[in-house]
Amino acid sequence: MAEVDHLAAERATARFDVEEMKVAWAGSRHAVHVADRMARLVASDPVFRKDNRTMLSRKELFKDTLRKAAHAWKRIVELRLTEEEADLLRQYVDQPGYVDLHWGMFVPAIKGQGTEEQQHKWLPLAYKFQIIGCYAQTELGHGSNVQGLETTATFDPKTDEFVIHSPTLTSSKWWPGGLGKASTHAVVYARLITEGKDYGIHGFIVQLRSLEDHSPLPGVTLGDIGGKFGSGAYNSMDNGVLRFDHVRIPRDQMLMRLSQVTREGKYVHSNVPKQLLYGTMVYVRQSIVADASKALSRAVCIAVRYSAVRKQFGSQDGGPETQVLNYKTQQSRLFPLLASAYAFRFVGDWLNWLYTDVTQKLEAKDFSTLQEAHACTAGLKAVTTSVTADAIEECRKLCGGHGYLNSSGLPELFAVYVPACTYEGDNVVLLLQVARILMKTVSQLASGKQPVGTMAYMGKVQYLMQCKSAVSSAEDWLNPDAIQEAFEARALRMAVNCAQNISQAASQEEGFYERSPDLLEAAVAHIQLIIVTKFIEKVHQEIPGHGVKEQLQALCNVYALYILHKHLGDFLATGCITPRQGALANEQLGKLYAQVRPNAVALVDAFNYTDHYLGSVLGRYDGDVYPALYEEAWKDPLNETVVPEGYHEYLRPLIKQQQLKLSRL
Ligand SMILES: CCCCCCCC/C=C\CCCCCCCCCCC/C=C/C(=O)SCCNC(=O)CCNC(=O)[C@H](O)C(C)(C)COP(=O)(O)OP(=O)(O)OC[C@H]1O[C@@H](n2cnc3c(N)ncnc32)[C@H](O)[C@@H]1OP(=O)(O)O
Ligand SMILES: Cc1cc2nc3c(=O)[nH]c(=O)nc-3n(C[C@H](O)[C@H](O)[C@H](O)COP(=O)(O)OP(=O)(O)OC[C@H]3O[C@@H](n4cnc5c(N)ncnc54)[C@H](O)[C@@H]3O)c2cc1C
Repeated sequence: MAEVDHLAAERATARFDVEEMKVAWAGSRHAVHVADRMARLVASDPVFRKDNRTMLSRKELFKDTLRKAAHAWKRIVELRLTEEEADLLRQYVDQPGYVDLHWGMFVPAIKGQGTEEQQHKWLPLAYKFQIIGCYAQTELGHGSNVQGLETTATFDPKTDEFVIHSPTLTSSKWWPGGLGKASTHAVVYARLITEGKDYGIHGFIVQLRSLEDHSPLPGVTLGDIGGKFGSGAYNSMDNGVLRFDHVRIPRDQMLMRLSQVTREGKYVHSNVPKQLLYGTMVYVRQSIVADASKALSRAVCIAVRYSAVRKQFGSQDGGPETQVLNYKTQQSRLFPLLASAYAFRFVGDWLNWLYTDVTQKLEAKDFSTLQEAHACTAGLKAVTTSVTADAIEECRKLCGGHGYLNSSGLPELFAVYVPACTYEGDNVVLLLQVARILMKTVSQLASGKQPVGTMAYMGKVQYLMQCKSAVSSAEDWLNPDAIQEAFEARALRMAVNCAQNISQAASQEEGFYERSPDLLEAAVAHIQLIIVTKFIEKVHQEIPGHGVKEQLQALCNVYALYILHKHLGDFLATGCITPRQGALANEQLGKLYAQVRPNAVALVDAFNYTDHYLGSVLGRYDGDVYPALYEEAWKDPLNETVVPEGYHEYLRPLIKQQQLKLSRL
């Protein structure tokens, strides 16, 4: 706790129990407690220091990442941390590195696609870090189009081996995190060829480096693909390039849970959907949604606290200036982002539940919810990451000039976060997947097939295509049914419009191609409906703590009405609401901002972030921003000397030359 609390007055105006809001945010009292313990463990350990990160060279930064990962592992083992605790500790270390891919993709790929025997062999090695793994799917020539990958795995029945080969430059693996310098093994995705036939993409466990001296194995060419956007940020990760020259692996290193190659070279496909091969991506997409709320809430926490500290204008007669948080424009830019952080948090929890449920059904050979899992993970990943990336940049602007300093934490947060819009599926490509499923669902309505899960609302097509909103006052927009109906009608009408337009094209495929910009918008509308619905459902639950439910209710309304206001064109064009009702929604939004204002600082305190994790002089808990900014400036390497290096070579001669010229005049 800070000695001087410059934000004490702000905290005193909160109309709810912050400790209970922490529980609502974290999910349970236990979750608050564990997160708190792990955050403090990291913050108090000098090895995990990160305030100098943006000033390190790439090599120093990479070594620092290796050091932190090794130290984290040492602490995990020494303290006998549980999986939950270890995962949190890794998050609070807050530096992308090979361990993310080892735990986040290599291990899940083996779990999801390996047979029991394969899991038995490989997982214990991975769990103890006797091997380090990555996920090598993307190639120089293809990322989005997984079926277009070129690396080959040709079965040789003479030796009972697969020959892994990179036939072209574009088949070089390119991007996998942890591949460049750290990994000893990879799950490599390659075209399986046996008995002269190409059976498409399959996963293989391939050793890349010696376990003795880390040198690449014969036939393997490896390296880092080079510096990336921003200072610090994702440059701690060794995204890599990998080429194979006829590298041989035993047949049993093909991941054989979904399909097998026999000793004789026969290809056998188990009776399961082939899309299960994409299971690791589905798993990571759902975890990315949960991560979006973390990144967004960090940025919002910094911007809210700083906006409460920062004063500008408003005093002609020597009185106090206005806190920038009191400007209505600041509120209308910032509070929707605060509400979005909460919205993403709750939809992330729901998605995690859905993922677990689908996984259990898959274990029981029930594949009926696979499409729902794909649509929800792909769509929510796309919408939450795009919004979060834009929001971090908006928070930087909300912090004025100081937001542009590395010490604000925002430039690095943006740089580290923004590739989330691309990795694990480019957001446009993923939204088009959602649109395809929407079109399929619309086309099945005529045959009477009842849509299920998050598409169930489409079953009310007769009603939703012609309903008119009953809203007649600003307060009417506080009714969740009014919001739900408007969002459902907008999403359905946009999807049906697209389907009608596509049906007029020469072919379904051509229509889909021509109408893809509209399809993207329809997919976004559907996903926004899911987020709004899950927020409304959350608020309907019993939520303990004085004023907590009321605050969440207000944030839920802010989120929904902000989306309505921002996409008013959609709502009007599809005739779901009238211009007058749109104006009433905006009026209500203004009232809600006024309601959020006294609670704003406490609402970001509820995220329970340590100053170490926030990594921002502007977002400090105590609000003592100016001395911290001043002190931080002097730490820059440029300030190590009063007269800069280069003065004698470049500045002095220049100045002297000009002086000479002037003296001659
Ligand atoms: C310090 C100490 C450490 C201590 C340790 C503590 C413990 C830590 C523990 C855990 C850590 C967790 C951390 C997690 C975070 C991870 C970090 C993330 C870092 C980022 C790394 C990035 C990785 C990557 O980017 S990997 C590469 C990703 N690539 C992609 O996403 C490619 C995108 N493309 C595709 O997915 C596909 O190509 C496609 C879907 C676009 C098209 O596929 P295609 O086969 O061509 O299919 P299509 O014809 O369109 O459709 C055919 C039918 O298939 C359906 N379908 C498609 N996809 C799926 C699917 N996934 N699931 C189900 N169904 C699918 C589609 O709808 C069609 O159906 P239809 O019915 O036939 O119409
Ligand atoms: C930081 C980072 C980490 C990564 N880590 C890994 C990793 O660990 N392992 C791994 O295997 N990969 C990894 N990747 C690769 C990542 O998964 C791919 O970059 C991603 O899937 C996008 O594919 P792409 O690069 O081929 O983009 P492209 O598909 O080439 O995209 C280029 C443009 O084309 C558009 N486009 C493409 N297809 C269509 C379409 N059908 N319709 C309309 N528009 C389209 C896209 O919207 C985009 O605007 C990583 C990437 C990054 C940036």
